[in-house]
Amino acid sequence: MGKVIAIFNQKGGVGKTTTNVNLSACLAAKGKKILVVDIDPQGNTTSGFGIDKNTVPFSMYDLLIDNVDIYQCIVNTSRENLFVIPSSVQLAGAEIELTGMENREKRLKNAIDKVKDDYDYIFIDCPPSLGLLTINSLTAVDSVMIPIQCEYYALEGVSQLMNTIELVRENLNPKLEIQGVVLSMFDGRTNLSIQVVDEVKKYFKGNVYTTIIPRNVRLAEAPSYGQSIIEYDPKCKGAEAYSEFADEFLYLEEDINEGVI
Ligand SMILES: Nc1ncnc2c1ncn2[C@@H]1O[C@H](COP(=O)(O)OP(=O)(O)OP(=O)(O)O)[C@@H](O)[C@H]1O
Repeated sequence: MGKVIAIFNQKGGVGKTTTNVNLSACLAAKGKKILVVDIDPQGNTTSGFGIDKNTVPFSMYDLLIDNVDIYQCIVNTSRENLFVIPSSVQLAGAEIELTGMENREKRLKNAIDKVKDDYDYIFIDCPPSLGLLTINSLTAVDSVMIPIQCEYYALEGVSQLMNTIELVRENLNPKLEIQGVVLSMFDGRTNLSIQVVDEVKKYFKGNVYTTIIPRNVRLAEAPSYGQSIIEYDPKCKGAEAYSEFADEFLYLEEDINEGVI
């Protein structure tokens, strides 16, 4: 059975999209069948895979608001094992439209449940907010992966984030788990980055991945070419880090499946 994971932190610019695009691409290259769901109206994950969100026949908006069948919304990225449900500009209005709809928190879950068994992993790129699009995502998933940027105020908003997860557990998705915390944009030349790693590890105890994603300019460049980092520059430090991260992710998943964790 496939596992559904939200990549979530309501703080903006912490590396959610970068992690989603590159972890998904690395896992697909390692033979896992991946569906990436872009529920962020900014649509950066969609364009990060080179998909033009203005020309796709159906998008996340159509799925959530117009009940278009999920199978019709899935786009083949032309990369082996990698599929995307694209975002679109209309999605920004969906937050308001959802408010008056029946089953408004469960519309994504109801759709995703239909395709869950077709993939090894489904990753949802959440917007940097705590509105209904995020609530739909947290309701649809088995677990939450939290990227945290190694910068000032890294832990700012984290208690609010944990409260949101707890509220969703209590009201909508009792089995929601923390998949793990991934530290991003690490700069080993600064004490600040090193301090943030310590603080985050203390706060989240055993839940932080060992692999740390460095600040690497190639990671910032790749999206403008519509490529993941393993296509754009497979030998750069960013590509090495995401490939290692994918290995660690899979290793821990095996332990979870075998009941070790
Ligand atoms: N490891 C990295 N090294 C260098 N630049 C990075 C790295 N990770 C992300 N970036 C850049 O930082 C910016 C923010 O990253 P990203 O879009 O992944 O964050 P986000 O959390 O998805 O943002 P938003 O909250 O707006 O959706 C982007 O310009 C991205 O290219």
